[in-house]
Amino acid sequence: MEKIEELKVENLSFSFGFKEILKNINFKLNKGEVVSIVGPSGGGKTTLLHLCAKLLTLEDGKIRNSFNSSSFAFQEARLLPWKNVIDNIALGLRAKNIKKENANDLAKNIALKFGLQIDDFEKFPKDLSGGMKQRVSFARALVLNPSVLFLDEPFSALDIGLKKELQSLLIEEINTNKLSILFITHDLMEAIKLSDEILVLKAEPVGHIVKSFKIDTPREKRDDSFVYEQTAKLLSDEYIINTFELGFK
Ligand SMILES: Nc1ncnc2c1ncn2[C@@H]1O[C@H](COP(=O)(O)OP(=O)(O)OP(=O)(O)O)[C@@H](O)[C@H]1O
Repeated sequence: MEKIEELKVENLSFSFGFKEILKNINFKLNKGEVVSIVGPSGGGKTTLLHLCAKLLTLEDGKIRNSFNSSSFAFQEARLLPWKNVIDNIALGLRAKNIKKENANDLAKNIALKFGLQIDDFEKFPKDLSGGMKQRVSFARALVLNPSVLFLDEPFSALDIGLKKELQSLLIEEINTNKLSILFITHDLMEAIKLSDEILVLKAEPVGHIVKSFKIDTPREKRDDSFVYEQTAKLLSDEYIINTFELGFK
């Protein structure tokens, strides 16, 4: 029997010292699906992602992660400045003891897929534009062929063309490899474009999920007008207005 891969969060609460950050969080991420967590700045989204990715230690509640492997991409690319493009991408492969030559071949293939040029391969991060660094960061995360990807606002500093290109590559990974994604953003349009479920995290008085929206329309059919329509619909939802404090005071 095939093992079920999923991430299940139950009754999670978390504090930094005496400051309560998250209270009673529950959700589930299934294989091949995207769950996004949206909410205003400071609501605890990054903290929740870090807990799910085991970058922080859980205090209260349960996180059951049965995905076979995971990787990450963040808002900043976080590349190693002393390594060139290919060595940065191959980092995780080398950590898994894959031979340098094989790791470099895999890294080169995925670099090309992510829109980097052969001329860029030997460059160091200081000589890359912000967009190129983010391409490297995505390539580094996906070269490992992870079952689940944790994303913390990876598109927020990108121009609209690159944003769309990277989103399409992710959609391809979801469709062909059943990649699962837990995704944090404060951009509703991005969330609508990619997600099966959007969880709205409200900061006050303590970070908690106030509402969940499911989107059944296949990702390939979510063109710009679908995304605009759905965004307009969400923006008129009282929970969204309340959570993002969009109402006039
Ligand atoms: N290491 C830490 N020690 C103490 N407090 C922290 C720490 N990291 C975050 N916080 C606090 O936890 C709260 C939630 O922060 P978090 O970064 O998770 O929010 P966020 O929703 O991701 O915000 P943003 O969208 O701005 O990144 C904030 O009040 C922040 O000041």
